[in-house]
Amino acid sequence: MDALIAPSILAADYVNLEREIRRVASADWLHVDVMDNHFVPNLTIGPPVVEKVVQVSPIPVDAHLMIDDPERWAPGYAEAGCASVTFHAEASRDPRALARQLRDMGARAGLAVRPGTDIDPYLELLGDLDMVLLMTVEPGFGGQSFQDSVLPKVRRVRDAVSAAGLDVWVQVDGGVSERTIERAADAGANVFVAGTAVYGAEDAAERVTLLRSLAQGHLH
Ligand SMILES: O=C(CO)[C@H](O)[C@H](O)COP(=O)(O)O
Ligand SMILES: [Fe+2]
Repeated sequence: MDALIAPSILAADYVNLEREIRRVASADWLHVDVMDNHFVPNLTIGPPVVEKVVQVSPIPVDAHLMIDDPERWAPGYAEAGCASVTFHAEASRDPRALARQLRDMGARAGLAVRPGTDIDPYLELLGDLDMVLLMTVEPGFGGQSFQDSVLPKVRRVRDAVSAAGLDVWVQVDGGVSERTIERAADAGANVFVAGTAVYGAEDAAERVTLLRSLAQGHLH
């Protein structure tokens, strides 16, 4: 298994998005945060802009939907060409059906939970998922501190994935940096979202390489 680095464009300069996307071309996935000002108290971009992002991105797009009513909106992101679409368990009426629908459309299906949400009720869905996203900050804003209290939950998901013999990725998002990534990998994460840590670096490509090698040494 390889450590996968997904820079979040939440920390990029949105006025120069194409240039900012090219800065992270050596990463594995481009993480795009979609916020609706309802599920979280912040607003970013929606389907028309995400579709353009997909067109210019040299790497696959990983959409993180922090929105209400994902049943209504998430399929549009698969249609827009996102290779991975992650929606929040707290907002979904029927996560299994939505995950299946996204997969049928050719996207990878991800299920996300806030730091305070128990993951146990969702472990039975693992067979219908490609990724579980464990938020390591309260969703809504970049630049927050990594919450170590989420690490036992990361371990729990990794153990459940291994026990079931599945290939479900475990993603962490929020406050991931060269100071925290090894702890996340130790706990069982293999996909690492990093906004501030990558876009705040003078040489974003060098930071991606550093994060990847730090995580790789601690992968399960
Ligand atoms: O989903 C998110 C916030 O809700 C972002 O992906 C996340 O916060 C990345 O930013 P940073 O690495 O700066 O914490
Ligand atoms: Fe995110």
